[in-house]
Amino acid sequence: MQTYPNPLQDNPAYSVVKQYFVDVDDTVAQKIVVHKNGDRGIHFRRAGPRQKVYFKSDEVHACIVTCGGLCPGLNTVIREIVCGLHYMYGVSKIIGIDGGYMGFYSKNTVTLTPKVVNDIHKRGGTVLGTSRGGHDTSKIVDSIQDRGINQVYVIGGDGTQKGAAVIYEEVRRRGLKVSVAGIPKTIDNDIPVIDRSFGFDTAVEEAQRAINAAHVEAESTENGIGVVKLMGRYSGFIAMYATLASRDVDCCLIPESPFFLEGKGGLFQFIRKRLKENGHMVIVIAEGAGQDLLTESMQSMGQQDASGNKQLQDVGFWISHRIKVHTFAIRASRNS
Ligand SMILES: Nc1ncnc2c1ncn2[C@@H]1O[C@H](COP(=O)(O)OP(=O)(O)O)[C@@H](O)[C@H]1O
Ligand SMILES: O=P(O)(O)OC[C@H]1O[C@](O)(COP(=O)(O)O)[C@@H](O)[C@@H]1O
Repeated sequence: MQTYPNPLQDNPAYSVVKQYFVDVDDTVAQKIVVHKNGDRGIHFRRAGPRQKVYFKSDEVHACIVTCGGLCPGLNTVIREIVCGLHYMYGVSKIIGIDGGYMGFYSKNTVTLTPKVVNDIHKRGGTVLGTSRGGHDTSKIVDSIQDRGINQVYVIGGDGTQKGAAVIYEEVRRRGLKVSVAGIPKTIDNDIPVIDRSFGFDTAVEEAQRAINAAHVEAESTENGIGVVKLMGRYSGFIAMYATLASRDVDCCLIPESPFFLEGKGGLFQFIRKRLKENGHMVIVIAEGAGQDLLTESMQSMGQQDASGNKQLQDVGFWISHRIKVHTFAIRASRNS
């Protein structure tokens, strides 16, 4: 494939720092610790600018799409792609796809320039809109082909990245010169190979406000219990980091660590102990924790969202109800 010198080589801000460019053979190991006689494990290609690029600046027609769930920082990422392409790589044709994957074939596009995206990082959500479902590979690639797009920047979670992989396969099957770049988005920070996913810190910071409020309420009442449900379908990082940062949380329940309610070592026993010691308590629960404990009648068996993700029951409502029933029963038995 034909290559061209990276335009950054002529940019004094980058060219003076010789190590700025990434060697094409550089890799990043998935596992830091390996055994002397073990295999080297999986290695990923190292990200970063290369000495050579595959597109001439004036030949690039880029598009950006955001799909799936929201996450703080989406607009910042859109802004960085637009400004990076424009100022660093001299690209002038960049469009935004409106409303996720289905926007490729059912909606209009928006022209993106540094001026258009100048202030978007100060806003929440995604200026491009997002959606679940609607991944029609052949319609999407038809649209890419018809519009003459040759760089596709896809920002989204695991579902979105599966969609991007399918687009790439179809592009390849049709023999098109189109790059598909997946930018991982997860508010949960559950991608082991990266240090921190964008939006995670903001989520942890925002969670503090809910925890503080719950703590104030709990402290104001005799035997007050504050329950805070936080995001985290399959991962408890937000709940755990928010708990560690807060210092007001007595108990943190996460999907990775099963728990039970009744009996020795159960949650109710711990609640009784903390109330006796301290007169109030705060419980943080990630939305995916304890799903196995919810009764059959509460299970939304087989219910899925438009992308096929399983819909969870409201564990916050359930646990509050169970705690109320339990504490009511204790009070009733004391009074009888
Ligand atoms: N296996 C898949 N193949 C193709 N497209 C998919 C797949 N899974 C999800 N998608 C598409 O990716 C988009 C986002 O997926 P979703 O699961 O809703 O969010 P997230 O990317 O945040 O996990 C949706 O438009 C959905 O149709
Ligand atoms: O209410 P929704 O839209 O289904 O999304 C909520 C859930 O999405 C998740 O954040 C996962 O989404 P991402 O990893 O794609 O950001 C869960 O952990 C969270 O609880």
